[in-house]
Amino acid sequence: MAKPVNKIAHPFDKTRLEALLNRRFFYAPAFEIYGGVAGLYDYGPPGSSLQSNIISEWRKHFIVEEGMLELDTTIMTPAPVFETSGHVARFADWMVKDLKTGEVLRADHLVKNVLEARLAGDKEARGLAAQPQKDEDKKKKRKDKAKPTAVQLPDEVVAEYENILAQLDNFSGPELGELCRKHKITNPDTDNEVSEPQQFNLMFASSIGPTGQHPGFLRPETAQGHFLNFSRLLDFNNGRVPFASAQIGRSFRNEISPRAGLLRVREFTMAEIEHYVDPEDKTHERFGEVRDVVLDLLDRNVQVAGSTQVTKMSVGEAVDKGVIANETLGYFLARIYLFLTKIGINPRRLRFRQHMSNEMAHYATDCWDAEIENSTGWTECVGCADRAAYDLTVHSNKTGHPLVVRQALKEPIVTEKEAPEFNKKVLGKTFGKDAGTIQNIVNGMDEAALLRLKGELLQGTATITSSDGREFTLTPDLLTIERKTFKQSIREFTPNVIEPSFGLGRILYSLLEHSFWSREDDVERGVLSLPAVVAPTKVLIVPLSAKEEFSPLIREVSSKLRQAGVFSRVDDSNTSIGRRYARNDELGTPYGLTIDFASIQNRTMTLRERDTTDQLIGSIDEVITTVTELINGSIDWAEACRRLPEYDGTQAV
Ligand SMILES: Nc1ncnc2c1ncn2[C@@H]1O[C@H](COP(=O)(O)OP(=O)(O)OP(=O)(O)O)[C@@H](O)[C@H]1O
Repeated sequence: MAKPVNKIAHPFDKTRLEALLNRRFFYAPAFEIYGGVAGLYDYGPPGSSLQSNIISEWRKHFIVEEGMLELDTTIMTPAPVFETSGHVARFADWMVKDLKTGEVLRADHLVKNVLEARLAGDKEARGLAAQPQKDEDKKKKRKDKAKPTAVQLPDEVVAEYENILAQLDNFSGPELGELCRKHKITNPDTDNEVSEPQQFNLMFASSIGPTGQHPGFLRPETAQGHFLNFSRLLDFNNGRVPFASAQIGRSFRNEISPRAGLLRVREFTMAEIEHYVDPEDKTHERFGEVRDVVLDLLDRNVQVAGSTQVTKMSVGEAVDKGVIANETLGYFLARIYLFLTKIGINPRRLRFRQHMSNEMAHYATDCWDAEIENSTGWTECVGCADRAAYDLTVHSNKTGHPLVVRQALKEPIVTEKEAPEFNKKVLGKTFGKDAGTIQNIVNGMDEAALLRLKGELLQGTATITSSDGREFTLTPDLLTIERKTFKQSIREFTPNVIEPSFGLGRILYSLLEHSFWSREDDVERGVLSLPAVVAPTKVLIVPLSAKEEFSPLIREVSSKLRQAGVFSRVDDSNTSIGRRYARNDELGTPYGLTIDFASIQNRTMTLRERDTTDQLIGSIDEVITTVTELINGSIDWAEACRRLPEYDGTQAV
């Protein structure tokens, strides 16, 4: 049997994790030898494989499982698209400047850091601080962090700070400025006062073509590429909703002060889904499958009351009680939870936080963020919003291209209403180019206004006024209004969009934190307990040495693993087997196969499990079958232990 895994042998140590990620080249600052640029990172071999494996699982979990329509749209986008979508006017954060040094800080982050540091200082003064900081951590001063000083605050100030922090995302720029003044918040690096908050647009501007006359932007999200292709997608889906489009690609945001590693960068990979539904029917046909999934929910009322206490609730109950606006949104929150926990995110460090009213885009009807806890606190990693009909409506209005669904009605709808009939010839002769304006005014009238106009015309003349204040006098030879019967057999509507939007870097980094630990007997060596499904390498083949006589067997085992679709690597470096395994524990490789002299004679090998370091022994083919099933997830380690005897170090390998 597997030994119990003691993953909390040592408390989480961020410095050690960062050293490991750097040493093993998971990722590193881009352009490092030129001094680097804040917020830009390159992924090395294990980081790239980990990201590809997360993407591949995402594709299976969402695109394949739900039959979504995949897209790959351009990054460079002409300016009018983002003018229409509202990004040019509103895709901005509030920044403040240090009044003496000119250093720029994001206003909400400044308030958060300073108030959190004061609360930490208060805890320390009251003797409630969780862990005294290690000296080496203290030395490594993070620029973006205000340092706590042990000063006790009055109880009402603690309550006020907690209340501000619970609803920080709800404050406007001027309100953040007011908070800085009221609470004497200064730049923690210099203690200088800061300016009033100003808006800073996060899009990278560019221009398309040699003349510089066609401004463009690098997209800050992939979503607009979906919306602009809506009518083609609808056509591809035979004109029916609901359906979803999905896209994985790069996005760019000129973040004000990116200082949190992969959590806030200027170029990152997003995976976005746009799910199109009938606004009158937001049920989801597979909702029953996720009804019982229990989530930690932090709804908006709790936050506005100044608390961060989550409630455990099944998605079914949350939708029934109206906590989550509709079934489709609830369905996606549950699917997001299942995806994140499948790839190794700790469910106890995952919560769903509802946006407060000011935080939510004005057009959205409900919005929840999947937040993952890591060493910097709770971090939004997936946003999931019901964006109503906003995007399709604005693009359609701007371009005149209908972005609507036309649905044949089972029963035609018969209505009677007043209908204007124009004598266009006479109208044109009388009013020239204003004839069109007149028709638009009359066609835009509601039933009551038409009835009034009809009454006036019956009296001989009627006067209408255009939006710019001009008056037009109409007579019955120009226009008649009659009651008519209409039969409508097609319903036309703009679908609503539910959008789950994933930032892969934030998920990847949080996963690395959740997976990292050190063994009790070897604190220097870390282990990344990544699930096999995302681990960069699945199996490490470890021959006793690099001697030629092991080569045929290594080739055979590698080839059989390849045929089984299992990605393996050989480590025949000139160091002890123990060291080689320790190195691969740092890379998160879940299984190891040892090949020894006895393997050549007896055709057996051992199978080592990373977390327990337990080893089993079996014939080469048995071990390959077992490890393949372990990687596929069709058996677990306990089942492998039932199948194969434990290797106690004495059997011939
Ligand atoms: N600068 C960034 N670096 C890394 N990932 C990001 C960044 N900005 C956004 N993301 C990711 O994209 C997802 C969707 O983007 P969204 O626009 O909802 O984020 P946001 O609300 O602007 O994030 P934040 O408030 O943290 O800036 C986020 O949940 C996050 O995972």
